[in-house]
Amino acid sequence: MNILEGLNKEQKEAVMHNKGPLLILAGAGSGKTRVLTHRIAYLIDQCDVNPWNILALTFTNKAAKEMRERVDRIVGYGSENIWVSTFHSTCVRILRRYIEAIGYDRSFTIYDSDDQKTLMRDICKYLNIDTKYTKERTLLSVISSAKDELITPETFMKNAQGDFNQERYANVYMEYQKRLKANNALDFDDLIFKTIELFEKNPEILSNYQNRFKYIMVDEYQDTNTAQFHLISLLASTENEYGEIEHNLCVVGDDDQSIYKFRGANIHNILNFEKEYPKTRVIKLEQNYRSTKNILKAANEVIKHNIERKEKALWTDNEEGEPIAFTQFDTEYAEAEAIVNDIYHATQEEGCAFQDFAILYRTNAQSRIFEEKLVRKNIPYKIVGAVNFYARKEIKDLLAYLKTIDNGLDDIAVKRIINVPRRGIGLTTIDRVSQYAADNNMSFYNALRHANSIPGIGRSLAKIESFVSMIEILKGKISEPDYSIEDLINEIIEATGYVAELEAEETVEAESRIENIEELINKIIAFESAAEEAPTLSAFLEEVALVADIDNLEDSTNVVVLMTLHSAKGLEFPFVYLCGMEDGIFPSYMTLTSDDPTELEEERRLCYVGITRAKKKLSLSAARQRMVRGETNFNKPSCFINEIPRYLLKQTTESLSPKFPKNTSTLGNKPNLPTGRHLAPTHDSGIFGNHPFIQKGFGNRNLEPTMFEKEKPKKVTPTALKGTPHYKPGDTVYHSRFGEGVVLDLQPLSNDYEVTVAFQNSGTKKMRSSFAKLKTVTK
Ligand SMILES: Nc1ncnc2c1ncn2[C@@H]1O[C@H](COP(=O)(O)OP(=O)(O)OP(=O)(O)O)[C@@H](O)[C@H]1O
Ligand SMILES: [Mg+2]
Repeated sequence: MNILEGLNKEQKEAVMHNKGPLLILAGAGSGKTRVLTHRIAYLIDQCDVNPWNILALTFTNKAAKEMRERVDRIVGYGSENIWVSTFHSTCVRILRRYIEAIGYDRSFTIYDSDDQKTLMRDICKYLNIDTKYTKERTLLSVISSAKDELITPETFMKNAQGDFNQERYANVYMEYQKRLKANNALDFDDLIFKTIELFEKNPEILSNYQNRFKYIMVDEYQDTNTAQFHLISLLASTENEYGEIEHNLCVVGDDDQSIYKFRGANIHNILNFEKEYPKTRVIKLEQNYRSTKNILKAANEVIKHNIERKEKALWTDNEEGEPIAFTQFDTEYAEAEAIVNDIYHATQEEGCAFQDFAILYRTNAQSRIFEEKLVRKNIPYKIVGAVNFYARKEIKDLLAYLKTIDNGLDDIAVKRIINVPRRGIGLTTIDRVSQYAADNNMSFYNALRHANSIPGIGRSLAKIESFVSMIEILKGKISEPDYSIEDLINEIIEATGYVAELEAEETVEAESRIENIEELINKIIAFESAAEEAPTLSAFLEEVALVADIDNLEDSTNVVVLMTLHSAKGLEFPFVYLCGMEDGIFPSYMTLTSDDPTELEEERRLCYVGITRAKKKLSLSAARQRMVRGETNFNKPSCFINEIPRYLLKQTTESLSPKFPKNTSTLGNKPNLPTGRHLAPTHDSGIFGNHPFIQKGFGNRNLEPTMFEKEKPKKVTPTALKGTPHYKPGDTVYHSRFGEGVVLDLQPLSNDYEVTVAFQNSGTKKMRSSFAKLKTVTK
């Protein structure tokens, strides 16, 4: 195979560049990854480079695996000697060999986040830090950021002088490192940090690797952090046969796709590469091979709105392609239903493969509805970068509570939550209870109820009794006629402090777990309002089990892929659905209300990543009404939609109102409009904002209403109403998240009130009054 065949002029130049630093800075789909793999082949085949001397670094295991496959395909014999791996696994390999040089044993353990938390809990106890006020996770994230910036505990301490809080963090950091060392353990950040330490303290080991990795290549370079950059620059200083230092370092990236600032990625690594290596050869790739003209134009138009970027001129020779579909659905259920139907139709009737489709969203919690619809249609799917919704820890925990309250017969469920959140019931106690249950032929929960007869339970008895009494109280409540499953889940959350604990962590991961829990509450509300008869907890658990226990062919490759936009980086699919294109979802609510304009720029880069994953067809969608945190939100289409010129967009509409003709688009699909003419920037005046159509489906297929969407007249039983709200239409109220607003309407529900509030800065929202916790504002 001719390695240079099928490459354009610039790509060839990059592939043939075989000495000195090389920066390939190029937009999405321009062949950066392809150049990297071809360059590896070229070095081996044409420049007699030993495969052993090549290191190719990527970010995710999936990317490493894909690159490995591509390299194997073109290199063939000897390719197994090339190191293709992620930063972290590269470091593990190096440390397993040499870590003794910095005083650890080679059999070191790698701590995962649970181990870290356990360790931190002990440290807090030891240092008298009250974890009610300073959470373990907060401390861990301070340490993690310090490590990303290569700040040692000693330097941290020096910098902290005089600042009480910082000094406290420094002490914790010191103690944390001391204990990791004592346990012969490294955390994830240490893998890079300690490799650097190893190299800096042992020049001979470094030089060994410098001579080994004569050629280093880094994909997705825009997302490296300071520590990773330092590691690369240490390695990439090979001495050649004339005693000169060579930096055979080739990095490829796209500043427009930098999306990990929140994890310490340093965009300056790409922007300053030329300063660091003055002899850098810079090659720009401008031809996109991935997408149709329409998709690429949309991507270019959106990213143009960012100020902080290097201007690029990305073009494509590919066909014009279909217009980009934008559909605003009635609800998030209608959105998911239409997308899944679309995929079903295309795979059943048009001969497409499941793997041709990707569904992308902003947050992991959004996968839930898609999973349910896909399971129902028997479409195999896989979630990349996360586990299936019902397999997520927080969801399993809360479902285990529900199961325990429902009947307590599921021992696994009870054992799962007996000490979650921690209530000091240890493994020995659990073993004793299990033994007692076995001896007496009763369930584990029943044994807990008889804990006072179990020998050797000692101090745990009080803890067990308080757990049992909490469960019993909730059991009593759920059997009351007007107590809903929604009430129950909220009470579980309240009584256990489950969400409060996550909230206090203040980490991205905890935030995502909270979103998943909120999504579970949404599911419960949807279930209850769709139920024909009085919805029971058992029926709810039964319905969930149908989706939760599904074996969705994880191993197969021919599956529909679901993932967050972050996980989609570097990948491509013929058909991409970018859903939840709503202000408040994407861009996120936090971004919209942030004072920092760079946050919106980061979200826009994420949008650019999403759009540019599509090869043939991109379908954007939004729901005009979506349940978020148990509240019905009326979201406007995302501001990013407005940044796509309207002539590129098409929407098929099916009017529900007889006043309007069918199949007419309010967006207009007007090819004559001059390029670059945008929709009005403000949503209120924008055409998308308030048009009277409700679109259904990407085509004109009819949708069967599912159990979720069936409208059910709400029973109103005034006696069961929770405390009547202290506000009425016209009052000004305050909401902790949305700020000030005016009450527009107040309607009784079966056991609550629905309040509609027009918020000054967050639009109009319908909420359950018990959930909204509004305060009246006296003017
Ligand atoms: N010269 C070329 N001729 C034909 N196809 C090409 C060429 N260069 C790249 N491609 C194809 O274009 C697609 C995008 O390439 P690649 O994934 O390498 O782009 P990228 O720049 O790494 O994209 P991203 O920024 O999303 O990571 C791939 O399917 C690749 O095979
Ligand atoms: Mg790539």
